[in-house]
Amino acid sequence: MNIQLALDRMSIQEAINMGRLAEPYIDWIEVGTSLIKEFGMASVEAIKREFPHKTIVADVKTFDNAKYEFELCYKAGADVTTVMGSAPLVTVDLCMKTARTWGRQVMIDLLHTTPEEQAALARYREAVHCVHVSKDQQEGGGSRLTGSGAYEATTDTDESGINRTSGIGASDALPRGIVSDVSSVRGSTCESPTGLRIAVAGGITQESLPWVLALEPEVLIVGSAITKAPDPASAARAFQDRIRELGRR
Ligand SMILES: O=C([C@H](O)CO)[C@H](O)[C@H](O)COP(=O)(O)O
Repeated sequence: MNIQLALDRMSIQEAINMGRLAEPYIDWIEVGTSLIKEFGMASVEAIKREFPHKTIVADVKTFDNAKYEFELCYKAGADVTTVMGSAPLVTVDLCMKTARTWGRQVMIDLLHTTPEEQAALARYREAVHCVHVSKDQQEGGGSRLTGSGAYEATTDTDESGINRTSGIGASDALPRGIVSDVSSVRGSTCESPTGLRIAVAGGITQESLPWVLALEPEVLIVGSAITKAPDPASAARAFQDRIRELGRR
């Protein structure tokens, strides 16, 4: 399992410094959407230059203009680039095609997708499928991680009456929403995964690790729990230690 450090809402230099602190304990480094929006491809180039041996994820969250945006990221040195799963399938197709041409990878962000959309996306077997609770949902009283390590339930219903769980809801032991999303993404139950590559993101903390890891993600994406910690290096090391303790690394 890979730990992906998400770098958001900081300068490029701060991102490099943060990457240095966490470097021994993490595997993938995400150039966050906020960095790409604020500094453009210079942020991806700088992170790749500083961390040539890490897998660099450009979280560009493409929704249209797939070939152009993916090529920008790959040219800048990204190993993995993200597309929104709610984008038209023609866009996701073009992302996959561009990734194959460049010998790179795609991560599909399943934020605000329906189970039907997730099932349709399961055809993209080489991609990493990312179950994601957004920053706004974490902060805005939608689905969010509670102190007890359970996600509080809310299901957004859009104007057409479609339920969009965004991956997270409440349950007694494991969060039902994330389990059902991972299940529908895999086209099966969590107990019999069909081999899709899964990533999990959004407000993950030490407290939520046991049940998040039970979902057997290939990539565990952690941002604020490391970058906002008083001692980011210790926080990153604690994630690595706990994952080892739980036998996932
Ligand atoms: O994708 C992300 C988010 O949309 C950016 O604002 C983050 O990488 C993801 O949420 C992980 O960061 P934390 O939620 O801070 O752990």
